[in-house]
This record gives sequence, structure tokens and C-alpha cells, in this order.
Amino acid sequence: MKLKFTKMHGAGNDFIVVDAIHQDVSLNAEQWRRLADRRFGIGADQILVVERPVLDGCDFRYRIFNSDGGEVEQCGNGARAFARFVSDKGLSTERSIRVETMKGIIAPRLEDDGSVTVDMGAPRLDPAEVPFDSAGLGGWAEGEDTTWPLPVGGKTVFVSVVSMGNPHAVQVVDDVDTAPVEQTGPAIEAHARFPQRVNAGYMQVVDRHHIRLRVYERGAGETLACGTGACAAVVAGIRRGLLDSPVRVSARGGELSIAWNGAGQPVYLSGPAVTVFEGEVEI
Ligand SMILES: N[C@@H](CCC[C@H](N)C(=O)O)C(=O)O
Repeated sequence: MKLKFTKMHGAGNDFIVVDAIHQDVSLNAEQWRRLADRRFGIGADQILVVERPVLDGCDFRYRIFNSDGGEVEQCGNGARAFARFVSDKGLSTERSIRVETMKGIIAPRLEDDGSVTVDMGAPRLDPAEVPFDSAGLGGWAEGEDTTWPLPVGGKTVFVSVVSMGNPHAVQVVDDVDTAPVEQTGPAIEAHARFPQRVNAGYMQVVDRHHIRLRVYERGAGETLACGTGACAAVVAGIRRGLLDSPVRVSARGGELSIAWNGAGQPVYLSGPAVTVFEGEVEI
């Protein structure tokens, strides 16, 4: 079977985007994994699938597969690539669209300067919703900032847990360049307190409106940028009293911008969405 695809990236977080409205795309986890493989396939951190919506009031349905083949709830950089793709392909003529995901509706908007801003919805802060198993670690109350101790590699790190539809554990580090991302990322991702695994963020606060960030992504390893990771880090930083909105997020692959007005409010993620090439692959 031949599959038409577009290779895209958002701040270096790279994607294979496929139109499942005009071609049959019913692949299994092994086939997604093969497509994402950087040596035996096209190569990507995630695969994004454009489908017709199921819910009333939405323009599209957006499905996301990590490079390990697993389907996940949300992808922020991917949401920008998704909006650029449906516009470039003439699947939508609107500048703002409503997109159904596994965990709620998001709303990307194409900006005049070529960037894309996405209303990612409100973060969920209750550990049970992340999900994070806080048994035996004390209580949690809405409006209170809590960091949780996590034993990792013989040390204890303190993480904020945030759901942007997908789970994040964010820790503050002195310097992202020397942070032990490769060493501790896999252990945090698979930590028993996160029953659905987790994306592990390492945030360096530069000033109240600027952070540097690296993310060891669930199901993909360290990526050059993570959109939901940037949202989660800024939410955690604001709740910890370290940051004020808006916040510039410097990732290894580029710059993102995050705005958030506090609990119950949506998080806005802005940044680039770039097409690299198009092709057809035998799968
Ligand atoms: N790169 C993404 C997040 C993709 C999903 C993540 N790895 C997960 O498993 O939750 C982003 O830009 O948000």
C-alpha cells in the first residue's frame, strides 16, 4: 500500500503528517513505528493523522502517534503543523479551526507573520487527572502549588505534575545544558507513580519571562522541542511563583511563546510550523 505524506516540523520537533480524509490510513503500531524510524523509515518524533471530525462543531479530528507506535492524547507543536497542513492542502480556508483530539478540543489560528497560535485548553492540575499516584505523599488542594518528591537514580527530584491532555513532570534545573536528561529521562518516563508514563521536562529559569527547556518525551525520547512540555513548564513555573505570563521558551530546536492567565484559563502556545518535503511511501 502506498501512503502520501508531508514531512513537517515545529521548532525542530518533527512530524509525518498524513491526510486520512482522502486516502485509507489504517495502520498498526508496528507500521507507525517503521514510518517514524530514522534509518528504516521516513523519520519523525510523531505521526499526525488528519481525519473528519466526529464531534459537532469541530472541523477536523487529530490523532497522534509517538515514534514508538503508541497513540497519545495531545501534541502542541503538532497542532501548529496540523493547522498549516490543512490550510496548505486546501482542506480548510479558515484562519481559525476547531480540532477534536483524544482529550478535548483545541483551536489553532494562523497568524499573519506565518506562525501559528493554539488555544490548548486549560491545564489539569489535580494529580489524579495527570495521572500521578500521590498515595502516601500528602494531600493536594486546588490553588495550592505542590511539588512531589520522586526517587530517581539514587536521588530525589521534585516535580510539578501537569496534564495538557497528556502527562508532564517538570523539574527546575540550574542549567539545561548540564541537566541529566539522557540519564534520568527514561527513569522518570517509566516511574511507577505515573501509570500512563510521563513526559519529563527540565526547565531553567532565565528571568520571569524567559525559560530554557529540554523535554525527554514519552514514547519518543528527547526531542528538539515539545509544545505541551513548554505549556506544562510555564504553568508549573507560574504556579511556583517563578514566572509571569507571557513566557518565551527557548528549546534546542527553536523558540516558542506561552501565555496563561491562571487556573481554569486556557494556555496559548505560539511558534513556527514548517513544511520540509512531501512524498509517497510503500508501507
Ligand atoms: N511533541 C509533542 C508531544 C507529543 C506526545 C508526547 N510524547 C506524549 O507521549 O504525551 C508536543 O509538541 O506537545
